[in-house]
Amino acid sequence: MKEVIIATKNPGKAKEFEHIFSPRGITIRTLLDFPDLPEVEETGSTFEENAILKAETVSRALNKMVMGDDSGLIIDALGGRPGIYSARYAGEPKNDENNIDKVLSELTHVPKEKRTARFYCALALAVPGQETFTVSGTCEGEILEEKRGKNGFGYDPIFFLPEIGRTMAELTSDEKNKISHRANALKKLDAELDSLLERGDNHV
Ligand SMILES: O=c1nc[nH]c2c1ncn2[C@H]1C[C@H](O)[C@@H](COP(=O)(O)OP(=O)(O)OP(=O)(O)O)O1
Ligand SMILES: [Mg+2]
Repeated sequence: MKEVIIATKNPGKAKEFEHIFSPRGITIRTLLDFPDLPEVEETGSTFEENAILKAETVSRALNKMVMGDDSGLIIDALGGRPGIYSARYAGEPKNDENNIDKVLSELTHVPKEKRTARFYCALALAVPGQETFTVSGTCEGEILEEKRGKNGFGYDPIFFLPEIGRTMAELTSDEKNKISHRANALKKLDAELDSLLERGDNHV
């Protein structure tokens, strides 16, 4: 069986990776399957650094190939915030509702044309004995004034896609997984991942 371990505890991300990988016969496991591993501190100053920290820490602990995902929302009118602090924007423990409320209140007086934003996703692939590989992907949109839609996770309900005319939370998972920052990053990792999996490094 081909398997990829993702260094995440976020069930929303896990579902998306599963959705993208399972048609290719790849099973995913996440940190929820390895409850005894130590917590990875996100001490990096970029998405890439944090993705590498997640991937390499877990890869070293398990001696297996591991993928890390560090992602977030970059809002132009907020000088790029919440950025790498997206998950903990309204404080710990992280809470999507509170994070959305904080963003909306900071944007109260910002007009529609200045509410541009993008999702960013850095992925790192750590392979024992090899140099870690990183890629990134983005997805452009605008921040609405209120939530719309129930699908997805995180900031999806306030992230509007002008070309589609719906929020990310109003897309089906099929639709989101074709256009998202995570999907765009993953496309760039495809060749690398395929050759590693073909070589059998991660067959269990
Ligand atoms: O597709 C997305 N749709 C909506 N929101 C999203 C998305 N992708 C990332 N986000 C938000 C959620 C969280 O506020 C932050 C990620 O933070 P990030 O540290 O990478 O993930 P996390 O702490 O939730 O899980 P983990 O570190 O275990 O992978 O950006
Ligand atoms: Mg995190």
